[in-house]
Amino acid sequence: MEGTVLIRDVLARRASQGRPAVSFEFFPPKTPEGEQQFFKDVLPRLVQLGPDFCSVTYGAGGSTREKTLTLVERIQKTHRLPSMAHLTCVGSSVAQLREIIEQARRRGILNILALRGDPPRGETGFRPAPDGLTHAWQLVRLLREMGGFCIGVAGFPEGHPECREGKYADWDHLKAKIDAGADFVITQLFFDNADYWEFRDYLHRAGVRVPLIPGVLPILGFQQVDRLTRLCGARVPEKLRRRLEELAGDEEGSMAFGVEYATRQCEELLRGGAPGLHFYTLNRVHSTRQILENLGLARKDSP
Ligand SMILES: NC(=O)C1=CN([C@@H]2O[C@H](COP(=O)(O)OP(=O)(O)OC[C@H]3O[C@@H](n4cnc5c(N)ncnc54)[C@H](O)[C@@H]3O)[C@@H](O)[C@H]2O)C=CC1
Ligand SMILES: Nc1nc(=O)c2c([nH]1)NC[C@@H]1CN(c3ccc(C(=O)N[C@@H](CCC(=O)O)C(=O)O)cc3)CN21
Repeated sequence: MEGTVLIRDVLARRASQGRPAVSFEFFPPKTPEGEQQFFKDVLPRLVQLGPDFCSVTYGAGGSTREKTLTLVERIQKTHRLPSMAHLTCVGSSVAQLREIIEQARRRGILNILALRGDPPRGETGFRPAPDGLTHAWQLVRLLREMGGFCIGVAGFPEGHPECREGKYADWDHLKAKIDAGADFVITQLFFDNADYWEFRDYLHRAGVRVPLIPGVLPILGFQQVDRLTRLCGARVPEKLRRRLEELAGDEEGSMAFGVEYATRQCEELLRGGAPGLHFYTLNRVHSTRQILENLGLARKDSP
């Protein structure tokens, strides 16, 4: 659709300028009050930092799916910020996925993060919906077939936790998603950059040339990291875990530590040539803003 900026073009422009692309991830607020706060306090402050694009989750951590497209449409309209809707295979037949995708197109949403999705809460393994899809690469293929979309996919620097054959097999599956037509990759959160370097080098050797954008979590505290890493299967290095345990209960201290940790992680990623930084903001402003200011990546005219 006219007017919609494709994220692959944003990434290409940043790469040609030798500047990292900065992006923010949000989840749809659950209540009307939460939504009001998001549009009044959270989004404008983060947009002021000058991100290159943002994304909105779909059924993540129990959030509702119906809101994803509405939120993306509203962010694109009110802030003219290129935005991406996450879409998963969970609970939808192929016919229903086609309908959601056509609805997205009608609403000017052309950037899609194509995911298989997590099993619903309480269920252990992923089960495809009747007449649904089993793997993210099939959703990538469907989007390509339907045409006109810019497609992102998830990558796992430690390997996907469900991939029994190990991380190299998982990275081969990621290559299959890219071969099916994905334009770029956003990684799962990770705390040890060595995992990202190995992941990147493996894929590069396999011939992958699309941007592999590291996903970064601004750590808020022990409980949050514990809960999130259970959900995502990311490993917490022993030294980091001990430091967070020591700080447990000290909210300000934990947050300050988290900002320092992410700042150093991001600095090293950028020095090593990462094409951008994708922040899992969890709809919070403070830490992400601090980190970007530390990195000198916050837009200059922001207060
Ligand atoms: N709801 C949301 O907004 C978000 C969800 N996520 C979650 O991150 C994960 C993303 O999964 P994806 O990477 O999109 O799914 P995927 O289908 O690429 O991979 C899921 C699992 O299937 C395996 N697999 C993939 N292709 C295979 C093949 N051809 N043969 C055998 N095994 C294969 C993978 O190694 C992996 O273990 C999910 O848990 C997803 O829900 C991540 C970011 C945001
Ligand atoms: N396996 C997996 N699934 C995901 O959904 C996912 C990842 N990994 N990795 C990166 C991000 C992290 N995501 C998340 C993680 C947690 C919430 C979450 O806890 N949402 C709460 C609200 C929390 C709050 O109010 O502070 C919710 O109940 O929706 C949302 C998105 C989405 N992404």
